[in-house]
Amino acid sequence: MRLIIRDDPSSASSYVANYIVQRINHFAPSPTRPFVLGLPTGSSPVGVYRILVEKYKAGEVSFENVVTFNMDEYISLPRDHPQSYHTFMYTHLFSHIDIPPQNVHLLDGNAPNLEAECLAYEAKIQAAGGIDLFLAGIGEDGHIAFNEPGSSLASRTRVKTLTYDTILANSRFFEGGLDQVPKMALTVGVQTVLDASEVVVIVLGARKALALQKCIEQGVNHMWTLSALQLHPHPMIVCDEDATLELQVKTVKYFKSIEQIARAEGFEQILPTKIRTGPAPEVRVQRAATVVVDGFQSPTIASPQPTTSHLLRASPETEYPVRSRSPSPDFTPDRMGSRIGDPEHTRRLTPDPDQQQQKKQFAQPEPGLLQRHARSRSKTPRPVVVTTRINAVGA
Ligand SMILES: N[C@@H]1[C@@H](O)[C@H](O)[C@@H](COP(=O)(O)O)O[C@@H]1O
Repeated sequence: MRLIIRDDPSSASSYVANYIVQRINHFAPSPTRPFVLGLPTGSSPVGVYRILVEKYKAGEVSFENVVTFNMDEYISLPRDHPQSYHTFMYTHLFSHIDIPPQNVHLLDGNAPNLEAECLAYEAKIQAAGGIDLFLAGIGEDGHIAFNEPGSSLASRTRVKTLTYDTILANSRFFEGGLDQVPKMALTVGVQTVLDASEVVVIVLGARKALALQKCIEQGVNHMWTLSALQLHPHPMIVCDEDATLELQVKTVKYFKSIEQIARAEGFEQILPTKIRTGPAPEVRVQRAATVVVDGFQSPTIASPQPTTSHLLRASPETEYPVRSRSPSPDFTPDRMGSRIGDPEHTRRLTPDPDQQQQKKQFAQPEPGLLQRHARSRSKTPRPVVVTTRINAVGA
């Protein structure tokens, strides 16, 4: 995890906007290979969007080959309501840049079948090749998108009931107060966010400090869904000083120092290799060769053999060395019995070698027994058992 700490909201926003521009430009998107960007709403990303618009206008970046997926949307709020996330995104970003309308994806909180809407959204993300960079904000209770405390960390796009805390926090945007805030929303899941190649979270202000502390200094916990970022290979949180208020001094110093060292070493803004943000490398699945031993086909990754059930079905007699029958004294590998004081044990465990020799001379193997053992061995190869039985014959 990278934690980038900046003095104030505007320098944190500037860092994130520059980062996104660099990612898009480095990716060099084309119509057939667009850059797929996940986007949030809320007050936190407003500064980032403002700078992205400025950079677009200055010719530093184009969104022509960028495809976007927004994180969430209220249910039942008219699409053109001033507080719908549709309105928010067009007001702050989409109306000011060159993104083609068909490249913009937002959940429809008024869809006739909300569940189908969510499933279709996941399918669209898949069809776009997955999200290259998911930008996110967080709620005061540590939610990412609308994944409220207690959300499954394996969740995907779905309907979510909002907590009282979130309704209260978001009521500042609704003139009528609490009653006007929708109580339910559609949201991408925690796993949908984790599936992105890269996740960048902007965290601003003291009211997010506890959530940041839970995410950075404590374990992965579904009550602070942002903490699931610890499971992502490339997460980066960009915050202002106020958001660090609940962090330990040593945590802040640690993250600041590694950023300083990285800068001194010349890789402050190291751009990712193609493996990180380029098209996924072709993964060749090499099938393990099928090995057939004595009629038993070994499992392969492509066609796993139900080994467990095979063993469960098998009778212990045929599948396992039978431990309940102790080996005869003849198989004691060394003369351990001589170390046991009890003469009874000594006699049983370590027969007199001379007696052994005599037995060997007189004992005749039963005709055909060795051949029968060889046959049974070909069905169930259990070298230990087989060896044991053959030796028993010779004893
Ligand atoms: N669903 C959104 C979240 O995606 C966003 O992160 C959060 C933070 O909003 P703000 O940045 O205004 O604190 O608001 C809402 O709850």
